Amino acid sequence: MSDQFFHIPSLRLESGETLADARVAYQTWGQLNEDRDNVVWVCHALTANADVLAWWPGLVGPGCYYDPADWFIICANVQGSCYGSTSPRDLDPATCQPRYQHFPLLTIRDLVTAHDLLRQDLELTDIHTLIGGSLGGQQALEWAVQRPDLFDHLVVIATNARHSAWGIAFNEAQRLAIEADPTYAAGQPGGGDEGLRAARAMALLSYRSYAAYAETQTDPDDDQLLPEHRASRYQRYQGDKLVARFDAYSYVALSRSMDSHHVGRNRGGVPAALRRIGARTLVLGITSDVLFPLSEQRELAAHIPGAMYAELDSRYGHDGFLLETAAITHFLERFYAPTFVH
Ligand SMILES: CC(=O)SCCNC(=O)CCNC(=O)[C@H](O)C(C)(C)COP(=O)(O)OP(=O)(O)OC[C@H]1O[C@@H](n2cnc3c(N)ncnc32)[C@H](O)[C@@H]1OP(=O)(O)O
Ligand SMILES: N[C@@H](CCO)C(=O)O
Repeated sequence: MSDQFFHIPSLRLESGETLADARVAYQTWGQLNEDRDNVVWVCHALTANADVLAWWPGLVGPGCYYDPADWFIICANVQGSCYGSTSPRDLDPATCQPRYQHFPLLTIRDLVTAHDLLRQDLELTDIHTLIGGSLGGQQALEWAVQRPDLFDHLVVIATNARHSAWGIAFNEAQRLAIEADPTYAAGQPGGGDEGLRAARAMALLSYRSYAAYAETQTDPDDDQLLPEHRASRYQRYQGDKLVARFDAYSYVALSRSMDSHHVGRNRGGVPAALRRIGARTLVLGITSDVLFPLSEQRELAAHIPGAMYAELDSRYGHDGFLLETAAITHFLERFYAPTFVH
């Protein structure tokens, strides 16, 4: 499946700036039914793209819970990403130069604004389910707060109502690594790769857990002094793997978007904002998630009217939302069951 594109001549940002010639890359699967009420809108996380069948196998796709045979599934790439939507590599129409490290701050609200304009263009007025994890969950929550009547169901996994000091600090440490790369600071095409490599290695520490590292990356127990450790190789490999497919300028832009996330801003605080949500909601937390801990999931469930709360017991840490598709399916079956009382 290849991307389709929606163009926005001028995207007004929360900061008051505008982003000219904005572009949203998106993909769809399945058919709209006669009542146009079988829409599942998936919001992706930090480094994914519009191809949800590729990055959420086991949950979305033929034979999965969200099967295109039954649902009209849509996933759109966020502004700032390097996977087709407006990115820091695009030419700024005002200067005819790429913006690179000078890409404007796009808040989670701005990412949602762009996707809501796409939704309006596609004339989707009733979304059966809005679902996302991590940064995707942040967008989903923000959208559900903005448009209380649009979504019948909301599923948010391993996310929060406002990005935490802890999460912002992780992101800042990663940005420091990228900004220290002279090719990033110089605004070179493809700049920041060395910094991005280190940033991904840092981020992995927040996506996994002590137990997961102990289980998969402990060196063999022998008497030799090792010149290199298995866990070190893993960190380097993961850094290289991201550099091969992602862009440091986009990484910085999106981590700043994540830091901006606060559903309560100018809305009387987080509890008041969450109380606006009209969708029937499932909040799923992951027991080993150190980046978006269970306390944040409980806060969501406490304030979203009638929310169902469940904990997914996983050893994968935060990335469990991408990997634990069988358990997520189990909770979705309970959530959608007619016996669930709102
Ligand atoms: C164009 C695109 O691809 S975009 C879409 C893809 N990405 C996304 O959507 C983003 C979301 N996805 C992700 O973040 C990740 O893919 C996840 C979390 C789902 C899974 O992460 P993974 O890296 O596959 O899992 P894990 O941590 O178990 O690492 C496995 C990899 O590390 C390698 N590895 C494991 N231990 C070591 C080690 N000690 N030394 C070197 N390599 C190691 C494995 O061989 C494997 O390599 P492979 O990915 O080339 O097969
Ligand atoms: N593994 C995820 C982490 C952020 O949720 C990603 O790379 O998008």
